[in-house]
Amino acid sequence: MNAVLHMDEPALDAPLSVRGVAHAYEGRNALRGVDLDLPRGSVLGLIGRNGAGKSTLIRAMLGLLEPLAGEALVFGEPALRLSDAAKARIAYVPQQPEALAWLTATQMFDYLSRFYPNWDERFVERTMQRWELPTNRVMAKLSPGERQRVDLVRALASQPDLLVLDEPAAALDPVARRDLLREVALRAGEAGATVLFSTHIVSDLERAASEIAFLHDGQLLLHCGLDETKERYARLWLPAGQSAAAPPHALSRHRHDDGSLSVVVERAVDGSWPEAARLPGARVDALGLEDLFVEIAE
Ligand SMILES: Nc1ncnc2c1ncn2[C@@H]1O[C@H](COP(=O)(O)OP(=O)(O)OP(=O)(O)O)[C@@H](O)[C@H]1O
Repeated sequence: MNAVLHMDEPALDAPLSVRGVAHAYEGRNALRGVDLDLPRGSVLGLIGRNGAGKSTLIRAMLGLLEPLAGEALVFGEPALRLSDAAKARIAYVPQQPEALAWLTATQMFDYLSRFYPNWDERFVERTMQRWELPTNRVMAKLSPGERQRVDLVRALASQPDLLVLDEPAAALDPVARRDLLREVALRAGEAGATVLFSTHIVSDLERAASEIAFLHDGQLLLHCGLDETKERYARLWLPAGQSAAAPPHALSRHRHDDGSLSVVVERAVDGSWPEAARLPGARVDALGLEDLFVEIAE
């Protein structure tokens, strides 16, 4: 497997930027040197299987976890020492929100609205009603899905410049999920917010993301525009006698019972496929997003 990205200096004006971020828990690697920039106004879908390292990367990017190696910047500031001004521009929704659980949603909104100059009270009222969320029950007594949606309302109401959602769809039913992703795309489009959301659901990416990043076993294997993936990656089939010619840096390789080999390959800068694609009997097949992820995650 090869890391596709080649980056040098951190992008100082990027809302989020990490270089060489590595982390381990109890000696087990969770992140193995990740480089990633989020350009302003982008909606980045971070996809990966369970345990790929998505939450760890998000927490390191926001300075909520000190990585063993590497550097994370938020709006150009070191993530571990963010100014209050930078913090006020960020909204983060963790996978399982727990903060302020002894308050009702109304009490939490009243409290938080004082800290955010752009707090959108009308959005809160409208969305709490539309999502049929209880406003006067303490949040500890809400279902995980309700609790997560209240937290999403909280995050969106602050009208952040940077919105980070860790598996926002995990506890949502399909209607709420579609609603949320529409809202996220709208925010980025109209307000110019930058969004990062993690998921393991490919259709969520297709609905909302402008860019995708694929994390596998703590490594970023791919980062590109959503529409670009179909053009840029394909499955190369090589018949049994030709499999030795497979490019060494393919994103995945599967040997089949008949001795043939399939690998996921990337176009070169000049648009060409690897040389092996021109061998007799070789075939290049287009890959949908779902197939691409299944191929490289296996
Ligand atoms: N606090 C922790 N202590 C020990 N190991 C941890 C801890 N948090 C995460 N891990 C391990 O680190 C790896 C990456 O976990 P992480 O939660 O970042 O993955 P993820 O991609 O967000 O997974 P999921 O999609 O299941 O939420 C996993 O193997 C996980 O078991």
